[in-house]
Amino acid sequence: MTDYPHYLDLLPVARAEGTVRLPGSKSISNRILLLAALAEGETRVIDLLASDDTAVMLAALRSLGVEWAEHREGESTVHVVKGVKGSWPLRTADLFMGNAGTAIRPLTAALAVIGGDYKVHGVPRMHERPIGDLVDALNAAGADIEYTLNKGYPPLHIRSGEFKSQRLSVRGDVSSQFLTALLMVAPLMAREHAVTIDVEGELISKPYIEITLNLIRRFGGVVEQDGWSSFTIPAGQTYKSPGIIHVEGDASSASYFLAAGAIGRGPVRVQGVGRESIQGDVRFAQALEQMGATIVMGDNWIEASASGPLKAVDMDFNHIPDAAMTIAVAALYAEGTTTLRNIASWRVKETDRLSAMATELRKLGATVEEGADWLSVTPPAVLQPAAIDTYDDHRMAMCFSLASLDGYIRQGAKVRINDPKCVAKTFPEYFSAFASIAKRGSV
Ligand SMILES: O=C(O)C1=C[C@@H](OP(=O)(O)O)[C@@H](O)[C@H](O)C1
Ligand SMILES: C=C(OP(=O)(O)O)C(=O)O
Repeated sequence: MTDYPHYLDLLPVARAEGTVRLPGSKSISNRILLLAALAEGETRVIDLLASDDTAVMLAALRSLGVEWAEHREGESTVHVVKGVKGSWPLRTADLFMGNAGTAIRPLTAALAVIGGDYKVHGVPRMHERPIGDLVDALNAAGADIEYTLNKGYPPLHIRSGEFKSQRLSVRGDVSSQFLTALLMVAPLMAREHAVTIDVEGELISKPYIEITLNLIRRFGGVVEQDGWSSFTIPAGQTYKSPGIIHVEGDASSASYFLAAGAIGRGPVRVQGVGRESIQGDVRFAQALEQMGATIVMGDNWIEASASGPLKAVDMDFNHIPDAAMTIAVAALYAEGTTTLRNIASWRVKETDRLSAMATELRKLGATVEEGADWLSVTPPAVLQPAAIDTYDDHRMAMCFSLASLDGYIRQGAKVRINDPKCVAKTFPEYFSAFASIAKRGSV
């Protein structure tokens, strides 16, 4: 893994061009790990993401007595996970979940339903990220979960409860991960009778629920869906290993390279996601297209280029909250004001991303307006050199690297990325991948 200094200076880049093989999808990796652990049988997981977010999940599963081992086969990694058929071998554990929402939320549900005596905690920011809607839903159904510091937030103390409810209700308007968590463990609650999960409020980040349902099906689970407001899990199911399962490349990680191709002429191709992807973030390519980029897609790759400056857009980004951050930086290269709407969830992620994004874009000279759930970005005539703070948020580090690119109507700035090591959350090798497409010579 890369050792990063305290800051990285990126010099202006004349053109972005090349091909990048993407690391595995974080969302798919952590879901597969939990499903494989809960399943009956052994699962071979190909190309799992190797990063902080998956490391905490793997470590937690080992602490719960789940056996897994890793080896390489050619270019790929293989993790062999021995399923425990819905019951942890070890019923006492102290689990550090870092800042991985995709790990702590589903695992909390699995611990609560299986029962035992568990402490669950993370980095300080994790203790400011809400989990109350999930805990409320589980406790109302018979779980025994206590907050050990602040109500509504980790750390948690989880003991054995008694699940009787056949109907649960969870809020969907703060994070879709709460519904994902309940869906994944629902078969463990639905041993004797069917279980229905009702969603209160408008469900956000819906494509992530599609990833959840898709992977549940791969492990033999059945979920009956009534729109986005109600999900029923029939009685008597157990997850069964599909034998072998492949992790797609990460579509959110793809966004930086696709944006680079759209800003810096391209073509830039990402390998690992394409038309066949189950990740909603592939729809980032459509947003770039609306900004004027040229996108070509194959089953397992996407390529972006541009033959002129980007155009500003005014769009709802609720369906792709992570990749939307990349649009906010691409907006620096557009003609006019770009507005990102319906992104309130940014406030409760790795940092308050609305506020962090506004602060850092202003350093580059942009005029930024910030509302409760929206952001508008008007680029300056000339990008100013800036030292970008990253707030321990991998996406801040990754998307601001794009401000070093020369575009059609605006030159890249000299950009210092402070604390670049935060990319380890989902993409430890990000800056070398970025360097591989950054062409410094004249165009
Ligand atoms: O379920 C998932 O894999 C994710 C859901 C999204 O979170 P929210 O549902 O909180 O928006 C997303 O931001 C996160 O990076 C991954
Ligand atoms: C919000 C994110 O992560 P998490 O899975 O921790 O919610 C993210 O990766 O942008």
